[in-house]
Amino acid sequence: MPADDIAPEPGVAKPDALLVADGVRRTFGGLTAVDVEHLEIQRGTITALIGPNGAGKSTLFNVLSGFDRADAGSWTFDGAPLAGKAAHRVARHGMVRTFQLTKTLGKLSVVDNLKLAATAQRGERLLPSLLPPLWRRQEREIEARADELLERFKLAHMRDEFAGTLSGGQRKLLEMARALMVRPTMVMLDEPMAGVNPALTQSLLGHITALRDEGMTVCFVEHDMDVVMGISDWVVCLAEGRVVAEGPPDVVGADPAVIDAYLGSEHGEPGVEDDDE
Ligand SMILES: Nc1ncnc2c1ncn2[C@@H]1O[C@H](COP(=O)(O)OP(=O)(O)OP(=O)(O)O)[C@@H](O)[C@H]1O
Repeated sequence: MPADDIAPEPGVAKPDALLVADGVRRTFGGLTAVDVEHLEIQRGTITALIGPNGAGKSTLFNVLSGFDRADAGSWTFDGAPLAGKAAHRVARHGMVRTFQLTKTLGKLSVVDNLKLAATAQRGERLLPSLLPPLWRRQEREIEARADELLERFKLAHMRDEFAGTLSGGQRKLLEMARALMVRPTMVMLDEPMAGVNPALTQSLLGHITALRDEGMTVCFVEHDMDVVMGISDWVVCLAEGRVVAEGPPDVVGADPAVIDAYLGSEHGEPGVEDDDE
């Protein structure tokens, strides 16, 4: 269903919502980081989550993907209630988020990063020791999937290098590939373009739209408004933890509530990045 047929209103219902969240709240001491009354993510679309610094975007991602706990709220993914479930169980349901590559992962080879992502996201620990033959078959499958993704993201030549030696853009590709190891229904990308040069930005954008075109649902946090406007089917704007606007990119870009949110924050207008970003 085209985005034009859905009313651009905070909390609006979607015709085929993959993720439905209700009353999701996360506080840190006296600070309410997230307070989302109702949010639906339409299946098979690219949805951007925008908002000024500190609006609660990462916290909402963390909570929904099981990396942080909510103080209140419920949400379903493909009909399954996921509130309170750990990240690997959320991943098993098909919802996976990316993380920036840590120092530790930088000391593993590129291919081992992918293999580790497959097992970590599945939450497997016991199986290998109990069932070696089954495990070996699984490991072959995991390796085949890793090599397939390395080809897709043009990282095959870096397969056995330390991940720490990758360029900024290649790291972003590896982060995306890690999320795809478990063939998710929805990927949540946290600032997929941060620190990437313009040439690789185009290639990353191509990869993201390709995922959507293959039927995957993509949700991403992004500060660069050109990127948001360029590839999103739908944009959700958070401010002080709440959804203040949602709709097609051109509608949200012109929404006074969105402009207010950015002007009201100490960090200026949409797309104007802080020095530290
Ligand atoms: N672990 C934490 N402990 C205390 N406060 C936190 C914690 N995580 C986030 N916050 C606070 O919650 C609010 C929302 O933060 P969050 O990182 O989710 O915002 P954001 O929209 O992702 O911001 P940015 O665009 O700068 O990444 C901020 O005020 C932040 O300081």
